[in-house]
Amino acid sequence: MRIGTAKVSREIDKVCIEKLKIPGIVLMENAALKVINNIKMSEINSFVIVCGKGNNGGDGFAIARHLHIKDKKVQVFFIGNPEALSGDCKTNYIIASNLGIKICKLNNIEDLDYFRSCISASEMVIDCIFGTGLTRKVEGIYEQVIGIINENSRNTLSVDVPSGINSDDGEVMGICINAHNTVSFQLYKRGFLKYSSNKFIGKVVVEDIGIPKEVIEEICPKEFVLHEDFIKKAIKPRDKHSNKGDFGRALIISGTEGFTGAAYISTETAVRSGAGLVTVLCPKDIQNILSCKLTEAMTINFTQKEKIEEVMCKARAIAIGPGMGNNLWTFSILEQVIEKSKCPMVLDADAINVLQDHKDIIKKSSNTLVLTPHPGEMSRLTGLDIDYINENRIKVAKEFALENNVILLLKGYNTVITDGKTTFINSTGNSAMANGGMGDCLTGLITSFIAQGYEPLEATCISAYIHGYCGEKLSNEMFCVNAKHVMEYIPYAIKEIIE
Ligand SMILES: NC(=O)C1=CN([C@@H]2O[C@H](COP(=O)(O)OP(=O)(O)OC[C@H]3O[C@@H](n4cnc5c(N)ncnc54)[C@H](O)[C@@H]3O)[C@@H](O)[C@H]2O)[C@@H](O)CC1
Ligand SMILES: [K+]
Repeated sequence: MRIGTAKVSREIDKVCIEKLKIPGIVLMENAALKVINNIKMSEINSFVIVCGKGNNGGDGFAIARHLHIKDKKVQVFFIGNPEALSGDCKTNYIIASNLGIKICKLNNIEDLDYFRSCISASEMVIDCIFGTGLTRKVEGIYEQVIGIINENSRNTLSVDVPSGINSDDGEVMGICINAHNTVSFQLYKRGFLKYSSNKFIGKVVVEDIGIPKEVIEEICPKEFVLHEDFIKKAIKPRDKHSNKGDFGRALIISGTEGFTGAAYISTETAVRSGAGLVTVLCPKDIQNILSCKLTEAMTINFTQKEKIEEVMCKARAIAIGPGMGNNLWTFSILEQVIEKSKCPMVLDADAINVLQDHKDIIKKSSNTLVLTPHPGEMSRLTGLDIDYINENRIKVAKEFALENNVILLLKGYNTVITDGKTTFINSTGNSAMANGGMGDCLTGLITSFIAQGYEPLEATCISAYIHGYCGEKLSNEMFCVNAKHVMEYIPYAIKEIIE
């Protein structure tokens, strides 16, 4: 799903209408029909539709017409003066009136009692008050109408945007509709990504309204919400004639005394997610512990210089950082590995922390590097305030990726994955997963998918999605989900997703 702002929506409409000469009313009709497709007609028979004076209201009058044609009970309420209507909204208002659909005006307090009783008696309220054209705080009659809908509606469907939410930044402009479902057009509105929007948008469906692909490509920034369909298409089925060599070798450089868990989790995750051969490189004093814990993966230690060279040379992906310590030793290992290896690398945890004053080594590197900071690590890495990062996640991630020529995965609510040019937002995962080891697990996953031959950006997206998917699924049955549970579930989850 493409992500977009109100400005982008307006530009798309403008190009379609003015350049391609697709009449606006055609797009409005498509939009209305897509809303109709999203209503369970066999279950719902009585509707209240609340229309504003812009094109969002126009969608509402067209929806009313289609419901009327389907013999549904439809009561439309209109906020504003019909004389002042213009354009496509006016056309659909006139058609609905000519069809004899009841349209009541909502202009003052006296109108509200009847409105309230209709809402209570209806099975669904369709909210077409404001869409992407909301420009100021919701006040007066609008505020009262939205309050009444929220208090009395059993089932509210918002058209394009829940009225009252700023579609660009998710800010509630005073008050907003608490939608059960939102049918949004063409673009997943950027404001929906804000954490607090979750409470208002309900289940969101994004519908195509007939905008030509060329227009989307020309106008929309390359920002997408990761969707199961994308992951399904991206993961390739395994050829029955393949062998372990086809699924690549992964090297995990991780762990110190007291942090064997990080090395174990990242390595074992790489094994369980399908890499052909996995080796962990760790300090000698923890090698035996890891050898006992790991069954399929191999272990080597930092004293085995020749072996290290050989494994590095054969690796198709290397992970570095989990549980290594934020110190000069880690930095010197990172520097050597970046210099000597040619394959893509995943830098996590302490491999990110040690970069604080040495970003030049990533900038200079000819390897594809994937960095996976959480907001705290991102703050240390960039020197930016953590609140600023949280408020500007996409912007900060894109700028960093572009400037340093890396793929960046910024953890947190709605994980951002970007190479600076194309950006993906992952919406899977939840707070049941907020505990130690989860990051190590993600690192193992990304490394494994790169080793299996996926492009690093694609591998990072697939991994983030699967990681969150496992957490979400497991949290249906578990109060909290640990990395061990995710690790165990991964091979089953991948199968579930692709089938
Ligand atoms: N051709 C198009 O442009 C299409 C537009 N579509 C619909 O049109 C919507 C955008 O339409 P518009 O740009 O007309 O905008 P809206 O329908 O969102 O509403 C804008 C109107 O509300 C007023 N307004 C804004 N904030 C207000 C506030 N706080 N209190 C009171 N009045 C306020 C504005 O002055 C304007 O008259 C989309 O969200 C979508 O639903 C769809 O029909 C598809 C095609
Ligand atoms: K709306």
